[in-house]
Amino acid sequence: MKLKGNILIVDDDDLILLSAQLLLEQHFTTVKKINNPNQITEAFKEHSFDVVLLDMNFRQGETTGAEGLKWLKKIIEISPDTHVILMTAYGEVDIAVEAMKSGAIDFIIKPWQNDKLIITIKNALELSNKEKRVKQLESREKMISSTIDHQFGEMIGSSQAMKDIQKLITKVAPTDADVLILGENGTGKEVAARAIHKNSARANEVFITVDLGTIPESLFESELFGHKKGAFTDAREDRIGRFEAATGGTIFLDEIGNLPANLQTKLLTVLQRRQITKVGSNVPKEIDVRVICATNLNLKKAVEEGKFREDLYYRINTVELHLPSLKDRISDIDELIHHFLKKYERKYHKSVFTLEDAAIQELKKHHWPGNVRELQHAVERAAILAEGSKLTARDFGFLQNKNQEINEFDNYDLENIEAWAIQKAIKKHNGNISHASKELGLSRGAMYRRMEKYNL
Ligand SMILES: Nc1ncnc2c1ncn2[C@@H]1O[C@H](COP(=O)(O)OP(=O)(O)OP(=O)(O)O)[C@@H](O)[C@H]1O
Repeated sequence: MKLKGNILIVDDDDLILLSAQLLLEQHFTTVKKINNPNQITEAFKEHSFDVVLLDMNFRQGETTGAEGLKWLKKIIEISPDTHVILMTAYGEVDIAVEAMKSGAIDFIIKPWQNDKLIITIKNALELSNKEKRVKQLESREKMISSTIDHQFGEMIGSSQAMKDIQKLITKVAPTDADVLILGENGTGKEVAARAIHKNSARANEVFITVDLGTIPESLFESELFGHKKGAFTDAREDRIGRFEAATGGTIFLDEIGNLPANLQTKLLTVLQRRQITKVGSNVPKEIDVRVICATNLNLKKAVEEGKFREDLYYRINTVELHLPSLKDRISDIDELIHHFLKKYERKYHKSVFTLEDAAIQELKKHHWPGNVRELQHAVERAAILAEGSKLTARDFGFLQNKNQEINEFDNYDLENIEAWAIQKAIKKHNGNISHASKELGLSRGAMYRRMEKYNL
């Protein structure tokens, strides 16, 4: 089967051109030829070429290769992704070496051996395909990162507490220092971590999030540090871990407070040495990653109680950032509501919303155990369900029934019972969603989806 690739042959000898074309057409899908290098620009206007086979001398008796070098540079200028293979006569190897320094990928000596010529072009094509794939993956990665970033968006809030946070972020972002972000669920710890990354020298590299609370203990090492093929039953191929995937960028370790003791030790070793070792390997690998950790637990207290390693705590908290609960910065509520309303007007193609003053007052009185996330969901729900464009307290239905517990069941509908259990668990754990979801046997994502579903 022919290999997919566009090849251009440039030589002033028509006989050489013809024999090369006849040979290459048996192996590659598109083969064009020109007998005058002055037609190169024109040829590239009509086609894009993956590989060019270029003669070094175009005038009778000429052996310096100067013309070939000139056209090599021209091709690289017109199409930097094209790979150029030079054809040179025996004894002109010095010229070929010079050409490779100028960007040619390989050279072939005339008269060529057919097999050698085919293999040289195949190698160039393979390299070209790999480079294209890498570029495609890089741009896909950029698109995915910017889509995720867009979901998190900018940090809203001009209360004094948020101004202080913004100031600290601006100061710490460019330093590469490890940062520990503390705050209740939904206070914007990931938003803050992304803001630090965006304002750092690593901004154009990846930002990888790892929710440590959701990785099963048995998979922890393989997820974070990768594994070699055959390291355990399911390891069918080599795999890189999240730390390696984050190379050059930032890794965000969420829920660090929930890490079991033996895994705390493993993580500490990695952070101290800045090296990872894949499961099934004994060769350590350097990692260049900025580490930002977050937790909703009181980590200092966890250290005092012997639940969290003191040395790990001091390793991750070069700078500590405390995000305030929403109830402690109620003055930001207006701004946040309007920010989210704008977002959901666009998302759900609604007309511009206004909000009744009384509704704002009610929203300001609410306790917001789920912080900004809860507010965001409340606004989204109201935006979806609202009949008109002026929102009232009634559009935020939970304000009316938030304190009514489901104590007795009108019916034994399983959804009814599930909503009741979730409410009870959240209350028992003082609003700590991680703990409540653990008790219920749900992942945090599943827990949030259900809270939204049941309007909790
Ligand atoms: N200051 C803010 N400005 C705008 N949006 C915010 C802000 N804080 C939080 N949000 C929004 O609230 C939601 C929750 O934020 P985020 O995931 O960063 O919180 P978190 O503290 O990391 O939560 P958890 O502890 O549950 O992981 C996100 O959708 C985010 O966009």
